[in-house]
Amino acid sequence: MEPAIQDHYPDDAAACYGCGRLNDQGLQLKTRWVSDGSGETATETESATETVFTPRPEHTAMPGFVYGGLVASVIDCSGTGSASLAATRDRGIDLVGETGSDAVRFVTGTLEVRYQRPTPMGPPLVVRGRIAEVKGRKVTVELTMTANGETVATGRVIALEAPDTMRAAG
Ligand SMILES: CCCCCCCCCCCCCCCC(=O)SCCNC(=O)CCNC(=O)[C@H](O)C(C)(C)COP(=O)(O)OP(=O)(O)OC[C@H]1O[C@@H](n2cnc3c(N)ncnc32)[C@H](O)[C@@H]1OP(=O)(O)O
Repeated sequence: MEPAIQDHYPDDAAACYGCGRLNDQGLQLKTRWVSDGSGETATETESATETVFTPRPEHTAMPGFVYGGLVASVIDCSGTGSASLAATRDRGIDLVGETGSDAVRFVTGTLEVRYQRPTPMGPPLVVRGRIAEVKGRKVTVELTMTANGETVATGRVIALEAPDTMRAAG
């Protein structure tokens, strides 16, 4: 399995509620490449990222359905994680081992979410990310969330490389 980018964020950039590995109360989302573009079928030749999260009872909107803010959070950090994967790869940085501090860290500039149908509580939510554009310090990611194989939400994240000013605020 490919390494999760969040396991390679520097310690001082790993406290995020959504994806920080050092946030015990957070979601601890993990995002990784699921195809390196070297496959032979149509789906294998396009690099994609994947983030999987199973909501807990406290993430309920109404009985049986997931809270939309949680859906947005999962798409958000799937987007920044995907941007980080793309920039890290583009700069020729190999993620070595299970953990490290070699990832380029991104924050959310813009988050768009379209809720396509109610998200059922129970099954894992699977988010696939596609890198739409890399432009300097800005990466645009398009994302699709499925549950039980059905699309429940789509989104777009414009991620910007984390400014050093956020380090001071942390
Ligand atoms: C190893 C290092 C550690 C460092 C240590 C840091 C700690 C890192 C903790 C991380 C934690 C993460 C957490 C995860 C996800 C959150 O939750 S992040 C929290 C929510 N997001 C924020 O608070 C971000 C607040 N906004 C900002 O800080 C700044 O506006 C930004 C986003 C960094 C951009 O500022 P900037 O770098 O000065 O951007 P700027 O040079 O003006 O523009 C560059 C390009 O981006 C575009 N752009 C600028 N802002 C936006 C925007 N909001 N939307 C879309 N496009 C934009 C511009 O149009 C421009 O595009 P082009 O003309 O090149 O095509």
